[in-house]
Amino acid sequence: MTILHVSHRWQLSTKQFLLNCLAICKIKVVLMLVLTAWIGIALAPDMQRGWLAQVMSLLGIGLLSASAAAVNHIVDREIDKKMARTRHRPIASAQLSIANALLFAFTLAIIGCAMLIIWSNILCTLLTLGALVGYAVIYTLFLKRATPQNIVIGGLAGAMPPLLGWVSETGALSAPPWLLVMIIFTWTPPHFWALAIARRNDYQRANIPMLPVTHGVSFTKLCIIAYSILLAIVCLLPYLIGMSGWIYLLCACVLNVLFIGKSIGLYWSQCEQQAMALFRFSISYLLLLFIALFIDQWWL
Ligand code: HEM
Ligand SMILES: CC(C)=CCC/C(C)=C/CC/C(C)=C/COP(=O)(O)OP(=O)(O)O
Repeated sequence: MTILHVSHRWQLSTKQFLLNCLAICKIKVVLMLVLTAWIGIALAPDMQRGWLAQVMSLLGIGLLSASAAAVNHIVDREIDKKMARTRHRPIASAQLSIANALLFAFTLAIIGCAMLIIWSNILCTLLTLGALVGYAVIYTLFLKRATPQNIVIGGLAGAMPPLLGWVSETGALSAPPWLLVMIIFTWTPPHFWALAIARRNDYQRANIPMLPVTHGVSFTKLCIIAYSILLAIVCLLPYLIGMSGWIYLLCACVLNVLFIGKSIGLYWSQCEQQAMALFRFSISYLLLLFIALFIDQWWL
């Protein structure tokens, strides 16, 4: 009876430990990063590799992204404790120890690197490691605490996956995937600032210099409009250089009109729900835009 009881408790705590590990991976964000890397692979010329190498490369990029997210949870634990949105996170709420989280992040990084070295190439491995350091160290440890431009500069790390996917396929850097990086890079500020407007009290309490805290909500809303217009222009580039066709162009135009419209709507609205609505829309926007790139490539 006692043995059964002990084994049941052990199973429960193992399950909780695994759930905590999963929670610090930011799994939905990582899935989106992997999707954008996959489009990078799909758009690369002369795909010579088999599907196994492609899947393993995507898994490697996903594991390194999850490792970066885990390090972000470790480094930000004190900030996370102060914010309503994040105070229940496993490390901030002491449900997962720093040592275990570090071991987990390190294991993910080692497996991810090994997979990229075996199934991809050294350039892709180094660039993915660069993105990991860019997000987990440069953004999280330094920029986030230092400047309201934190997410503009730090956004480059999260924008890298399409390039990583392309390089995993071709082994070389070239211009076209940089356009996809530019799209995500330009998308990141309105994506994040919409949320930061709704959560500005959190950031104020945690003393993090996010734009709505340092420059006010109205100015942030103007910046969101400016970036959404810039984003619409950047989105035209894949069509203009012949990388994608009219299906993509049509979808990009519709999505960008909606994005700009909602950004302008947010400027005139006093309601915080509107900011969260734009944040949620930004995620659907990126998902649909990249699906459009894929459909355009393969169905025409
Ligand atoms: C420095 C750049 C970025 C910042 C500061 C940022 C910030 C955030 C924040 C604070 C959240 C809310 C998470 C939560 O509710 O706990 C979020 C959610 C999300 N972000 Fe970003 N983000 C960035 C880049 C990206 C990139 C590059 C992607 C994908 C390509 C992405 C995809 C998502 C998705 C899918 C969610 C929803 C997650 C969920 O519902 O759990 N983000 N982002
Ligand atoms: C290898 C590779 C491609 C790495 C990229 C890794 C990665 C997970 C990028 C996503 C960016 C992101 C969710 C930032 C939010 O951090 P935050 O600390 O501002 O948000 P939080 O308060 O929700 O933690």
